[in-house]
Amino acid sequence: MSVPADAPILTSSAMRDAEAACAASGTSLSELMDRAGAAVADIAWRMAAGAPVLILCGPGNNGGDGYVAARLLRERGANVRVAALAPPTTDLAKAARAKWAGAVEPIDETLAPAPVAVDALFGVGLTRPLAAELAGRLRALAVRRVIAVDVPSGVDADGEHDWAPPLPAHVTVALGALKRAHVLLPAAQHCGRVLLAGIGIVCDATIRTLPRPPAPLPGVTSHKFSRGMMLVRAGPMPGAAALAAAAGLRAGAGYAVLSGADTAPLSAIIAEDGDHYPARLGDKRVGAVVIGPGYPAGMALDRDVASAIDSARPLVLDAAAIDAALPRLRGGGLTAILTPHEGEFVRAFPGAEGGKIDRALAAAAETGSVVIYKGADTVIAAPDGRVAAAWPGSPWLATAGTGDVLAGACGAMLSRGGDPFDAAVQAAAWHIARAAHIGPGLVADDLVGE
Ligand SMILES: NC(=O)C1=CN([C@@H]2O[C@H](COP(=O)(O)OP(=O)(O)OC[C@H]3O[C@@H](n4cnc5c(N)ncnc54)[C@H](O)[C@@H]3O)[C@@H](O)[C@H]2O)[C@@H](O)CC1
Ligand SMILES: [K+]
Repeated sequence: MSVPADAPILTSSAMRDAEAACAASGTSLSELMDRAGAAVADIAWRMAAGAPVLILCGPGNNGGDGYVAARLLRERGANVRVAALAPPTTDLAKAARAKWAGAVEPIDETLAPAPVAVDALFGVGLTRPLAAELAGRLRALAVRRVIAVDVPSGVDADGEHDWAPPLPAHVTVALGALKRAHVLLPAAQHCGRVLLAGIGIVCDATIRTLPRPPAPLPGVTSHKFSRGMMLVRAGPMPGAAALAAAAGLRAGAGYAVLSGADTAPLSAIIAEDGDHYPARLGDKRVGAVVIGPGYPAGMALDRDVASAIDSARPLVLDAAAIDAALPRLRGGGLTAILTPHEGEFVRAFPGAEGGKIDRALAAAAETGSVVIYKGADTVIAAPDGRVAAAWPGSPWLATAGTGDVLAGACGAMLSRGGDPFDAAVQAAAWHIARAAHIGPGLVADDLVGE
């Protein structure tokens, strides 16, 4: 499973607007359909490598893309069949159907499978789940490889409804832009490898996939403080905070202080007694304070969070520290990255509604903070509406302590100054790249190893 880096993600309605804008600026919708069909045909040609291809067409423009692909594949000499659910209903799809000179089989119990199927049944126009009979028939089709046109048919492209597709895709060809279903669970796991066919649609989307991880070389004039000084406040479980401090150094911070712990996993970390905490908060060189890892709710946490907020340093707030800071965050004026996992998010933002992207945006707007809503389909949202979707992340991160490492990486990126959203995005990208590099057997400590 994969998605292209830094790719635009649009809702179905924004996609239609982009399509209309493209048409208004001189590229006809029929030209867009030709480009979409050509992109699909190209991928099907390569995946089939000579094997027969079955194209399943629906009644709308998704089906239209399928007819175009069928025609182009046949022109290239491919062994291609078309089966349709119903006659085309849109003018574009009718025109595409009319140019397909071959037979059109019904999608019924007599339909013979093929090694490669192109799923052009429904795209962003799906308004309800597939009928049970159709879903059953598609599930029973013994195809080896499925290429989904735009989205696997049956999923809600906007990711608001959990409708499972009967034909999970090995490859999905996203048209014009990615859709939310490509990056949000449960739909994303059915999309396989997502490829973007731009087809000439210009969209300056504020919601995008994660960019490639940063590879920042320190400048030749860098010194330890210019690379970022971070302060990690330890609670009753100092191991978690120590992990965050070590992650901060590995992620590029020049200086890490671990306050409230007497030992640290790296000699380079300054571990010091908790009494120094107020003085450290007053040190203007501290570019970020990380608090929350290994620090359960209680009066001590409330006090330490309040001191961090009073210091006006940029903050990384994890776990119970998010709840402790919420009333002050809602007041506005703070620079913070919040890193809740699902349980913490629901506890802190019980009123957030919609899909995961909408909920993350609501939380960011409510707190004026950057929110990293963690999970296998991590979503990073800024109060100004920017979003980075981190699907598919790395499954090796599903282990204890990796959240502490992410908080530390956020501290490192934030401590250098600059935009907190960019810092959060860079930290997430670093975290995933590091996990992918380590792979099987990963424990959180490995992320901060050499
Ligand atoms: N966005 C773009 O720029 C482009 C989009 N194109 C294609 O157009 C697609 C969207 O086309 P449409 O808007 O025509 O929509 P779709 O082709 O996705 O489906 C619409 C049709 O399905 C019916 N329908 C919806 N839910 C159903 C259900 N559960 N069971 C049975 N029928 C159902 C509708 O009544 C309608 O007839 C995109 O996904 C893409 O494949 C391309 O042709 C070209 C460019
Ligand atoms: K489809």
